Amino acid sequence: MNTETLEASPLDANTLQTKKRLKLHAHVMQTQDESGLQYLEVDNPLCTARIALQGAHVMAWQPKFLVQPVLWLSSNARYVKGRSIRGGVPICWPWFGAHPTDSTFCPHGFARVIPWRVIDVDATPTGATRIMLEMADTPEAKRQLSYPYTLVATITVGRRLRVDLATTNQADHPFVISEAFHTYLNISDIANVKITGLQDCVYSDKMLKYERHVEHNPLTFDGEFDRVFINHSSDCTVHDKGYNRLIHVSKSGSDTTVVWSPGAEKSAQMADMGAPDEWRKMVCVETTNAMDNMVVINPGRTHVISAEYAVETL
Ligand SMILES: O=P(O)(O)OC[C@H]1O[C@@H](O)[C@H](O)[C@@H](O)[C@@H]1O
Repeated sequence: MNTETLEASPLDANTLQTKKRLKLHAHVMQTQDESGLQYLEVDNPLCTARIALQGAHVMAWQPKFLVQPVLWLSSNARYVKGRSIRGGVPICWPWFGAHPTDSTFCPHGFARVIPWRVIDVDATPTGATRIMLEMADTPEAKRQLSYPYTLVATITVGRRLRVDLATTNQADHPFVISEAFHTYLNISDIANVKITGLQDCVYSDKMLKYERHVEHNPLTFDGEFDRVFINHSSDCTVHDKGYNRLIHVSKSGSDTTVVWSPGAEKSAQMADMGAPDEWRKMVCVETTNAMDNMVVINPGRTHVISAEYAVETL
């Protein structure tokens, strides 16, 4: 289904304004909250999911065979225009972390706080729902990045969650980006998990002024943890002995993985991390291109970063 005219049509915009709900597809409803933020609510035979159009942000995804959600979403996340939602899958683009020269620019890039528009919704042969979104060309986006590009996210929700982000260079010169799917995974407790798949990899430790070390063991957590694994293009797995499940994170077009757990002290300083111990129920495994692995995109070329999440119950 092509919904390209949806937002341009005054009739459809008014319908959404009045009714706050608009059916886009057999399995997808578009809704709007009091502050005007819009969401896609997906309910298909395989899963339920919720996507905020601001940021093309997957807030929730839960396969129907699972009891516990796969993505963590803070209980006091802010749903405000121009602010990122704490939890789910924020998209960091076109830079990861702070902007290198201008501190007034959005940390982790502006893609997560700009509205996106629906360009297509359809069902896959396996019964999943595939949604294509394009980032809007707003004055704020232009202020922070003046050259021409297109940015399209394809989100597929079913038994698995897949997110693809395609950057096309429409300029007449190459440009460089960094990017991430800053995914918050829902875990039973930070003390119950280990992450495999990063052994023997070099990491830059943000907790140690970006010192570089080699990771020798599966990751476990006993305090704030903030590491950027360089030249890491393979998959990793979160083993959660509390929920008796594995979360497999596989990827392509990504050469960096970031793992982040804020710990008690940092969480307490953040206004949107929920109740005091809520941070213990999340770990971020971020499919990234950053630091040594920033991406150069030549004129007319498209670069795609993809991540897929699958849960195996034990
Ligand atoms: O608060 P933000 O901008 O969403 O960032 C959260 C965290 O994101 C992680 O990717 C970074 O490694 C951390 O250093 C940072 O604190």
